[in-house]
Amino acid sequence: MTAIEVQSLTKRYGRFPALNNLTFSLGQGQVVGLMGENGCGKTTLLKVLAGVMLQYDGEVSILGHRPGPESKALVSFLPDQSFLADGDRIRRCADMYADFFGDFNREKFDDLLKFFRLEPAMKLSQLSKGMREKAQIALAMSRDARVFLLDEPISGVDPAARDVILRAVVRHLEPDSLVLISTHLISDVEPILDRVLMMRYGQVLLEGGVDDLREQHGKSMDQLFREVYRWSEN
Ligand SMILES: Nc1ncnc2c1ncn2[C@@H]1O[C@H](COP(=O)(O)OP(=O)(O)OP(=O)(O)O)[C@@H](O)[C@H]1O
Repeated sequence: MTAIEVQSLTKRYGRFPALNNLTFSLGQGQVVGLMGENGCGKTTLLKVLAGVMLQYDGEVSILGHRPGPESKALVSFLPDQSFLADGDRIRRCADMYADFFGDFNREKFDDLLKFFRLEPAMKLSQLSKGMREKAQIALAMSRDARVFLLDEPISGVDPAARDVILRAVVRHLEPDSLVLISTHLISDVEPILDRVLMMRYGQVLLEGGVDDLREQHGKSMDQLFREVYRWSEN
C-alpha cells in the first residue's frame, strides 16, 4: 500500500517556492533517505508530511489521510531542532509522550534507553549532544506509528553514536512501517536504506531503490549523490 502520496506540492515562503510542484509516492515497509543540498526543501517537506505546516498547494496523502489530526496519529515526527525542555528528566519526557500519544510503547522505550545506555533519571540539560539525540530518537521510535519522519537525526554526533542511533531506528521497525530520514551524512545512513529520494530546488532530482541504483551505476549512494549534483549543475 502507498504510505505517502504527494502530487504537485508547492509550498511558498512569500513568493519563494521552497517546494515546487513536487510529485512522488512511497510505499510501506521501507527506509528511505531524503537527500539534497542545503535549502532544497527537505525540512519543509517533512513539516508538510508531519501535519505541522498546513498551508500549501497540491495534494498530500498519508495512508489515505490529508495531513491533520488523523494522519498525525499515524506519524511520528522527529524535528531537526530539540523539542524537549532542558529542565526535564528523561522519565518526564516519556510520561509526556505517553500522555500525548496513545501509541507510545513503554517497552520499546525502556529497551531503547538501555540500548543507548541512558537512565530515566538523567536530566536533559546534563546530556551531551549525542545523548540528547539518542533520547529524542528513543521517544520518536517508541511510538507504534506507521510512518516515521526523521529530520537529520544524526547531525552533529560522532560516527560511533551515528551508528548506534541508526541501529536503533530499525530495531523495532514493523515490516509495514515507512521511515523517511533526511540527512547529509549519506555514507553513514546508506547501510539502513532501501530507497533514496534526492531533491533539488524543491523538486525530485532522482529517486530509486538503493540496490537498483547501485547495480545501474556501480556506485555507492554517496558517490552517486555527488555525481548527480555535479551533472545537474552543467
Ligand atoms: N520560515 C521560512 N521563511 C522563509 N523562507 C524559509 C523558511 N523556512 C525555510 N525557508 C527557505 O525555504 C527553502 C527550503 O528550506 P528547508 O529548510 O526546507 O531546506 P532543507 O533542504 O531542509 O535545508 P538544510 O539541508 O539546510 O536543512 C530555503 O531556501 C529556505 O531559505
